Amino acid sequence: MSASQPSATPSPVPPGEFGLPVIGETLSFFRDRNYAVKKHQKYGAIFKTRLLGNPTVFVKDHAANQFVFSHENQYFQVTWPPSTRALLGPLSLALQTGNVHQNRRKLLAQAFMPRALSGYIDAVQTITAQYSDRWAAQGNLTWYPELRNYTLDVACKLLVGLDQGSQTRLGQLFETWCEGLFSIPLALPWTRFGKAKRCRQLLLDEIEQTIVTRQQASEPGQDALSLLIQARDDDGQGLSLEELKDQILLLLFAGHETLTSAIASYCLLIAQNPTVWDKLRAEQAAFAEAPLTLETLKQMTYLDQVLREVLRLVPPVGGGFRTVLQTCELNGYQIPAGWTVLYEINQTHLNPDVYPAADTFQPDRFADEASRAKYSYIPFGGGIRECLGKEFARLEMKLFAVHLLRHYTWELLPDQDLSLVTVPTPHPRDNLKVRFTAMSDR
Ligand code: HEM
Repeated sequence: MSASQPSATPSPVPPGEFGLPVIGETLSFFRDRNYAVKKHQKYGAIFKTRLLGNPTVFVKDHAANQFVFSHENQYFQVTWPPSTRALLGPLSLALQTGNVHQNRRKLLAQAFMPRALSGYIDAVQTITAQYSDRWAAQGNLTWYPELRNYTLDVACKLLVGLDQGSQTRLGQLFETWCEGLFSIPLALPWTRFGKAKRCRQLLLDEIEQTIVTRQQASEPGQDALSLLIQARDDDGQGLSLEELKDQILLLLFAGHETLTSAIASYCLLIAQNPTVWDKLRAEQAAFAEAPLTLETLKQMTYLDQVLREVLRLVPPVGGGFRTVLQTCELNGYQIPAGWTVLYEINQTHLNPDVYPAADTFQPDRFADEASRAKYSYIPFGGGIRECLGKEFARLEMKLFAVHLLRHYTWELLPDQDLSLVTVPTPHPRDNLKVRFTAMSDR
């Protein structure tokens, strides 16, 4: 696919159907998990439809991804559904654009530098050990809701220093707030959006309390919040209280659903692929009781391949929406200003030319460095809006995986539906029922 500015003679717009007036094909898009596959089969690598009232072009190939990622703010600008925009708040990095976005991204990145990441390792290990002990004591369990609590506890501890966040008022408010993120933006007391909007205010009050207490404390603390309170840009400016609140809320959200989906997919896929599991255990044996540092984790190359393959086969984020700022051209088709583009992560990852037998789990495909084609492997997006927390996410996934590989095993319980629900993030329909055992007990 080639991508460029529009030519003198206008090209046609991409093939496809707009569907019903206003809502277009929104319902099929959300309900049919094979919607995009069927459309691509019919129209090829690029097609148009109408989603949430907007003409929308779907793209799924590396050249189109590259074009979208390299022209943020020129041809494209990030966009989110109205409910998400309202609940994230105007000062959230995910909604900021242009120079403000770049400046804020630099500030927030301080919480994800290697030194900061090293400082998070002990806390993740402690929480992982507490949860896995409990799971082993339970034996049979429905794992997905437990994994949600686990990732929320990790996020609360690492981001704002809060213990057992999932069991606190902040945790409860946060769950109701999350339920409204992708909803109809009608703010009535009984609608999902209305409840979430009320929770947003209460959550911001809770976060403000934590920030103010921290600002008055003699010790700055060991979490992301302490780094963000101290962070200054090139002009010596820090983040205001209002902005800190929105940014902390964004970080809590950005890491929670995505990481839960990723580790649940890992747990499912290795249980279904015992050979992979054996190889992972053999690699761990080579590291025996080596202390976990960024350096030792980096040396676990097979684990790295497995996690890459998990994120390829079941990417937690299916794609990203962009508003078209200026008419441009993709693969000989005109993309008019005002339309929306969706770069599709999941479909990009299923390209059989790049990934033979693309729908099978084969970590060895990542053994070769050259196989990691930049714009064909995009679980974290790309360009100037690439996931800010990707190293944090990789670290948490690795620490979780290593602890469980060394001490535990699990098997899938019979009679459950393992097909994936895809909204808001992929997870098994019956929430992943397993028998979980400590290895010394076997
Ligand atoms: C496996 C886990 C994760 C996946 C798959 C993931 C995926 C993504 C993707 C695809 C984007 C780009 C969206 C777009 O192009 O519109 C993104 C953005 C972002 N992610 Fe993640 N993410 C993960 C974990 C995290 C974590 C742990 C954090 C922070 C604690 C985080 C923070 C962010 C932020 C702040 C952005 C917005 C960046 C910007 O607009 O400049 N993510 N993520």
